Amino acid sequence: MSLIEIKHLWKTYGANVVLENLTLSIEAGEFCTLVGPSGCGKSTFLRMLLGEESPSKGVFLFEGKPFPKEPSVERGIVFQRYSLFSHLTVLENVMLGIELGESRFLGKLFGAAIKRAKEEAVTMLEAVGLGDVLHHYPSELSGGMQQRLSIAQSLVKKPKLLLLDEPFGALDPGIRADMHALILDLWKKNNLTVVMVTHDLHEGFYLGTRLLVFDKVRNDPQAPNAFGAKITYDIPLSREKVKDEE
Ligand SMILES: Nc1ncnc2c1ncn2[C@@H]1O[C@H](COP(=O)(O)OP(=O)(O)OP(=O)(O)O)[C@@H](O)[C@H]1O
Repeated sequence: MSLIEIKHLWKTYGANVVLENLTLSIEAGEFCTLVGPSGCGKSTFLRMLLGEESPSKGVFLFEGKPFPKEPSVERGIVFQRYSLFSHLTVLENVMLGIELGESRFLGKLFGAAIKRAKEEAVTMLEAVGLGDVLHHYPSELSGGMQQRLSIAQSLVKKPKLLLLDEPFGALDPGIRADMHALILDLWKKNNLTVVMVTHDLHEGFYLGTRLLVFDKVRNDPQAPNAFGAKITYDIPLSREKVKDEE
């Protein structure tokens, strides 16, 4: 069984057709990179995988069952802009992720659960290279460090599926290379399935085990919203080969 099974999926907003008749399956452990022109529906697709949006039509299955209609701990997301709490320390930001995941109603953990959450948060922060700044605030961190923190916040909930929406788009090229190494390492060590939107084709080829290209194949100048994007290329990649080239 595929982790994700999509058949004849459509997404429309009123008369605006965003995605048109997508059919694909994604196996556990894949690292899918997704590229396409601005406005073709890449973020909308990720938001559907997260559970923030539902498809207008079509089959949309996660582990063989209809996609949960709300975000859940099985699916984590990292955006280009950091979603951090400025009044909480690095450690507290990650612990809050655990608290909200485990204690949905109270949003608070007690006693032994706090101790365990703290240990898990520290381990995750060490894994992303932030073990030395546990008690710093986000404003004291560089952009790359803030993005490492966002990744830690998502991964500490142990999602099966990690969604990345241009996570490295705002970072300097040198920092991006470090982040590429980090995300590949985390992907392997945590047995993650990753779907990542990027505007950087080189990044898409370098990181992915599979590159998906979204594009509109039909265009009516009189009705620009009448047709949606489809998957125009679905390219299997050989990571080892691309890695050698970098
Ligand atoms: N909540 C919404 N309500 C109405 N229209 C929406 C909504 N969300 C997205 N859209 C429309 O869906 C289309 C696709 O938007 P989306 O952000 O998914 O594109 P994208 O490929 O991620 O673009 P970019 O690369 O610029 O980030 C756009 O026409 C947008 O206006």
